[in-house]
Amino acid sequence: MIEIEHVSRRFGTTLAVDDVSLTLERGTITAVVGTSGSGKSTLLRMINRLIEPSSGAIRIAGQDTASLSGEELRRGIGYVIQGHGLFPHWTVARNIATVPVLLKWEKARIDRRVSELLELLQLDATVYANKYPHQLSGGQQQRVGVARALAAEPAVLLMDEPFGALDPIIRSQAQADLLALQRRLGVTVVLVTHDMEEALHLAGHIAVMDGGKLLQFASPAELLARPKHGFVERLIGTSDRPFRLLSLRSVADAVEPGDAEGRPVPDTTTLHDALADLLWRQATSLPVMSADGAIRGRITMAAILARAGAPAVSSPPE
Ligand SMILES: Nc1ncnc2c1ncn2[C@@H]1O[C@H](COP(=O)(O)OP(=O)(O)OP(=O)(O)O)[C@@H](O)[C@H]1O
Repeated sequence: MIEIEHVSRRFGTTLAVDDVSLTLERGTITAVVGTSGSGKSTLLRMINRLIEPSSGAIRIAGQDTASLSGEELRRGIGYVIQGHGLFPHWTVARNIATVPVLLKWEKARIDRRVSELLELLQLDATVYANKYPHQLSGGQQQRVGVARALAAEPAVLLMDEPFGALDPIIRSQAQADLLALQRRLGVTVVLVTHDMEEALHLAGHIAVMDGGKLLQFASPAELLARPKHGFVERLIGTSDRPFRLLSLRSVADAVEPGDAEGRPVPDTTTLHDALADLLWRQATSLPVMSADGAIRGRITMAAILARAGAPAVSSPPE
């Protein structure tokens, strides 16, 4: 768990982060979103003390980060930035080994860890271990950046616009990889992005910042349903709201008994993609299949549309 308590950071007369408090649960992905200059990166860098808070406290697993040296703290926290920050004159293997070398791990242990990480990030060690960063594509460099950040098995991974430089197809693959990796390792991820779509897709919780202040901290569904502030509403984009809401839920949530004609839709498909499929096929219902290929009912246009509207305001308790 990361507890951020009344944290502020001033640069001269600029209050880059203004009295922010929030608690990030262990093993979750939190996205920090906001426009340029809203204080996202400053907040992120205060977690690993690349920037020192002017006031307030940050605790990780109950320990005040100010009680460690910055260097010690950063060895336990992975950090990935846009452009990946790889050392250009070091091979992929040497780049990934950066923190284990600093921690003075034995060579055999380092070699093992590098191979493990290359495999985890789907980079063939025999091909990539001895290449230099400039010999890799942007997407491959990004994966090496993530491997390097994870090398010493950190409990926390900080990511600052990690997918910003990638083209849309590689970007969505990198996002899917991050989700899979996070589930597998259980690491606590804090991700800075200016892309609300990315935040809604990846994060369990979203912190919206503007002018250094935290405007709202909520789950994607909550943020879409009940934006607390006009700025949050604008950031979400009201015209896209029904589609974004549908992107958060899968066909499994709306499947109903009954038959339908046509090629079945996997129950893991998002309702957004199922709607597109129905529209494209000009159908009002389609069969739904589970992972084992069994037909488990159908998805109807009506069931999808019923889930695309503003949630009813809950009635006061009786
Ligand atoms: N080292 C610094 N010295 C002076 N001012 C700074 C420094 N770092 C950040 N700032 C200022 O603090 C404010 C917040 O900056 P920050 O980089 O945290 O914003 P951001 O939301 O991450 O922006 P972006 O999306 O453009 O990266 C800005 O007004 C910025 O100019």
